[in-house]
Amino acid sequence: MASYAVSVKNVVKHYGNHVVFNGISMNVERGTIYGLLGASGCGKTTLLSSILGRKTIEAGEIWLFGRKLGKNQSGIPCSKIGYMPQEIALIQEFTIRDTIYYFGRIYNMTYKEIKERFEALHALLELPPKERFLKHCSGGQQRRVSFAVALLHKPELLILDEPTVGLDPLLRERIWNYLRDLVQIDKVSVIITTHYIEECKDADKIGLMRNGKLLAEESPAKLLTHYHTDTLEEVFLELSKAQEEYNRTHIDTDAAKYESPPVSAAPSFETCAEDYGSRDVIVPTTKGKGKEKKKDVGSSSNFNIHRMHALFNKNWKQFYRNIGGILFLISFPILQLWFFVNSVGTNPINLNVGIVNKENSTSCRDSNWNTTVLVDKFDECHFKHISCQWMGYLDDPMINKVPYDTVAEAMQDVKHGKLVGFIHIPHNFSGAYEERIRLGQGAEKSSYNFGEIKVYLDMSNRQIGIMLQQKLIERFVQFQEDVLIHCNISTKLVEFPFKIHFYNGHNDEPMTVFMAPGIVVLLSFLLGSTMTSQILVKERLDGIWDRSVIAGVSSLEITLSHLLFQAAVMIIQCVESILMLFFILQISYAGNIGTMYLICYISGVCGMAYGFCGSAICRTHSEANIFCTGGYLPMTMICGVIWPIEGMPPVLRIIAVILPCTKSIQSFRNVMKKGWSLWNTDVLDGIGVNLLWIFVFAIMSIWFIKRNK
Ligand SMILES: Nc1ncnc2c1ncn2[C@@H]1O[C@H](COP(=O)(O)OP(=O)(O)OP(=O)(O)O)[C@@H](O)[C@H]1O
Repeated sequence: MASYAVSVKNVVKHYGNHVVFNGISMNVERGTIYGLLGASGCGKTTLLSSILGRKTIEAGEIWLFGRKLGKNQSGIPCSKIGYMPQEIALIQEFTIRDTIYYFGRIYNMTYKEIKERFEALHALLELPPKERFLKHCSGGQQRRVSFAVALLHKPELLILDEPTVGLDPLLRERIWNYLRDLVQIDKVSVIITTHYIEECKDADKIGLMRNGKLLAEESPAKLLTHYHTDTLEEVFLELSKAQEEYNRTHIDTDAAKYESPPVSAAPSFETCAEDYGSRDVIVPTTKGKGKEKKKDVGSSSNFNIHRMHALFNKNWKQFYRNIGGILFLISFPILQLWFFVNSVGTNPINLNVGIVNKENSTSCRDSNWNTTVLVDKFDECHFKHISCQWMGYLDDPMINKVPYDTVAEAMQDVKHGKLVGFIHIPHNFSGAYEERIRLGQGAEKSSYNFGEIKVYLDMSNRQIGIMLQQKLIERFVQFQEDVLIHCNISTKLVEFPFKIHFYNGHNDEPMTVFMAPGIVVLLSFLLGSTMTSQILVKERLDGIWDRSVIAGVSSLEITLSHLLFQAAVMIIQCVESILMLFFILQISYAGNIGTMYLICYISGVCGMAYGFCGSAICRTHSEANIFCTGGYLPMTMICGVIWPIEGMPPVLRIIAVILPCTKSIQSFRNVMKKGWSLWNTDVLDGIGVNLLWIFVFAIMSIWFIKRNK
């Protein structure tokens, strides 16, 4: 085992029900080039990822430099391994120089070492100018940068997943020459996968892989001699035919296609025969078995200041070079709150209200109190065209009066949506109304009917209907009081004998004040969750996460660097929200601004934890989007933002209270409206629920990360 750089023994790997390999073995001698060949989808990348510890295996053993990989495959050799993945897996916002220095710092190289190495690799790989951004490089140029990253720290083992795809043939040849020099002079071991089979004829050994099996593992020269052919392509063809033949004649089950021909059916040279033999043995799962006595190969400490510095530097550069992203993050809370305050809670204007005034169909232009309310010498009040006076009370921004001759016409236009309602004043309103006021209970029954203004409201838009109703009542109460004043009658006569006193606010406060705490808390939660999930999913999809981990960064460091960075951005966003709400939009508040800020911030952090959990569960951006909006939208419904939770069915109320934002919204409202302090238990429980959820999301994230590996 010690003579091998890499030794894979009877490894079994499944993706769900899909078996990728069922007992594969492979040996890479130190100081040699090993070409791993096979058609697309045969499992090359999965095998390399397993060797790198990025995929868990169901059974078997993987040894690197004579040491067994940790039982959970997490001990990743970093300083000894240079890895070039198939995808570019580099940060597009970086320049070529940034890229090299980022990985150099992760490899713990000094700036001088990085500089010297960079110069050499720049010349060897004909890299574009150092200050060119990766996103401005062609695909081939990016691959060369990726190759340079793998070579940067002079690793002992190079794992290259299709490094020569899309490269100029001359450059390809130069790379192969360089690899041979590395092997001969520096005794580096190389595993290289490629689709160009003939490219591997200069490798020391090749492994021909098909359907998750190694059909042969031998030097190209021996294979060519054995099969009496000039090309490796033909060797592969022969071996593939043999495998097909074996599968057809011997085994007829689904799992069978992963079985190999027995030794006799296989090529006769020794290494291959030995391998086939070993592959027939199904090794029990390694999961949970035995303790590793030796330290896992290359396992590095979970926390290192150089790496954290490199990661923060990376996050900062990615942040400030993404101008669109910065504008969004800075402007989103401001715009959102501005939209909210200016669109919610303000009264509608210019609502078309029909007026059918049967009492005075002519103009009311010259009417005033003196012409409409007449007090005789007995101090008795008489009304003449009093409806003209009432019309004046309808001069309000909410109401646009539209005159109509008949009730039928007005009704027709309500039905057609041209009016939100109409007011019908009977023809002898003044007389009947006068009698009602003067005689009270002694008035004729007909006076009650005719002395009544009838209002018809379209309630298809309930909110508008209710607001118009309130407005009309409010205006009529005012009108009636003024009528009594002009009649020298005490207004107490029409006052409601029921007085309400308001605390912690007014009855005429706009809806905005009720909704503001919910909007601020939910906004923080949403921003936290979407930022975190999107950034982490992007990092994983771009392969940057895996590549950084293989280079030696721990997952904890990556996660921490992102969460701390976003927590810092969240500080700014919460400051913006609070400033915007209370100082620019002038929403009144009674409590401590710092306490409200704290509630808002912790909700944001809870959102980040939710987003982190989403990034652990979701594989794509769209899944992460669904996860975030799927959590956010129901919360806007049932967290008491739009409607008090006291109005919900008991079961829903219990669910609402358990959710992350409900209690924090209530806490924020209690501080804002009642002026309660942080130490009030009804304020603290909002923060407590959030902290609990942060813990729950963290546990869930760890579980999903382990499960998805
Ligand atoms: N995360 C995954 N979940 C489920 N199946 C997967 C996953 N990754 C790979 N596979 C499947 O495993 C098989 C081997 O994939 P792998 O990427 O290792 O092939 P490959 O030989 O490297 O192909 P290529 O040369 O095209 O890169 C394929 O059938 C692929 O669809």
